[in-house]
Amino acid sequence: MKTYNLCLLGFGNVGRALLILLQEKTAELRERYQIEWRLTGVATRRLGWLANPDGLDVSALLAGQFELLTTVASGDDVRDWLSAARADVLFELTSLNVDTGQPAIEHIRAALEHGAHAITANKGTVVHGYRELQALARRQRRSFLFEATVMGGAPIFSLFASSLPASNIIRFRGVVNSTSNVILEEIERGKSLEQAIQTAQELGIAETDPSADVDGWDAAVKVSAIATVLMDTPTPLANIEVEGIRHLDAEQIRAARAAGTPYKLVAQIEKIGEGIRAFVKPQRLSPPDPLAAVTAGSMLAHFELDTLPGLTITLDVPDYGPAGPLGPAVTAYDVLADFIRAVQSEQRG
Ligand SMILES: NC(=O)C1=CN([C@@H]2O[C@H](COP(=O)(O)OP(=O)(O)OC[C@H]3O[C@@H](n4cnc5c(N)ncnc54)[C@H](OP(=O)(O)O)[C@@H]3O)[C@@H](O)[C@H]2O)C=CC1
Ligand SMILES: N[C@@H](CC=O)C(=O)O
Repeated sequence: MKTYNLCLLGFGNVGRALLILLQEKTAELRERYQIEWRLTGVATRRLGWLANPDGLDVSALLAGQFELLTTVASGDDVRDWLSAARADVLFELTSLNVDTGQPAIEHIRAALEHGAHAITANKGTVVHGYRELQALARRQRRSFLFEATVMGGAPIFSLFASSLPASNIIRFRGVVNSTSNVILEEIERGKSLEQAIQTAQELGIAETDPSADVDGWDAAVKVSAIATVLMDTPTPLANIEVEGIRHLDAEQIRAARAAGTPYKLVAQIEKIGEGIRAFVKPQRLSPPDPLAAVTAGSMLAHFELDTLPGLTITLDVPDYGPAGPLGPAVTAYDVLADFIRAVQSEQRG
């Protein structure tokens, strides 16, 4: 049985949740998938590049006792670090860079060139690097997987890849940014925008820079990822109409809720000839519309296909589970599922 050397680049909400999930699933990974793992690298700007090919102490890391980690010299860049950690898998979980996708794209390039699988929750890599990274992964016979980038927790890309052959998207409509949903609901309950952002941050779902959520860019990046990967239409952000929720005032938001037509940040893509039209904008929705009923950190994606008139994927994410906020935990599940898929593809040869 192969023991996989895992490296975490980014150790925030999702990185921590992934490590906890890996610990919980250790026996299941071994017994059902013949996967053993050890953590041989962790890196953030604050921690630097930490590596130990014999394995880092996961409990010390989760407890924040970084001084207890026994590390080997790992240079000062991603390539040295991957070598020092003898990485088999890179989990790229750094902050979103809406404009360029960097440095995450370079991290993934380095991992694939090193010979590791690259798995990410970072949407910027798909929007700005999908074709290049996919081609590189193919040449290297490694996997570049990114299920967590859109509706973290739900199967979107893997569902289309595995279960919807010869289907083409004609229209997509969804609520794909959970933070804006939480913010709108918190404002409806009486909070200010700043207080509502803080609630989303406490739930671990806001972007490192929450203006990406508030101003619609996180949803736009997801729209671009869907169009690029699932509709084979690379779509720069400049081609998407983007309007966030910042300009809505609290009274407007509360009045809309009182009237039974709450605001939701709606994302939409329509196929038009060989191209698409896409937007992200707040809309007042009426209850028969399933998007109107999306609550808290939950998300919904509705696809119209040339083969199926309507396919809806709903991800229910209550704020908290027994072990804490659920948002990062469900995203971590998508990352774990990608890890298993990468190994299975390697096992098939
Ligand atoms: N939270 C969620 O629910 C979801 C998040 N995502 C995506 O997952 C990724 C991680 O999110 P989350 O964990 O919430 O974010 P956090 O802000 O909690 O953590 C980000 C981590 O990345 C590190 N980091 C940021 N930039 C760099 C860099 N240039 N080099 C090295 N490390 C870096 C930060 O540490 P330091 O500042 O020390 O460098 C920190 O450890 C993001 O791309 C996000 O869009 C996707 C789906 C859901
Ligand atoms: N900030 C994002 C996190 C997941 O992509 C969101 O709120 O949906």
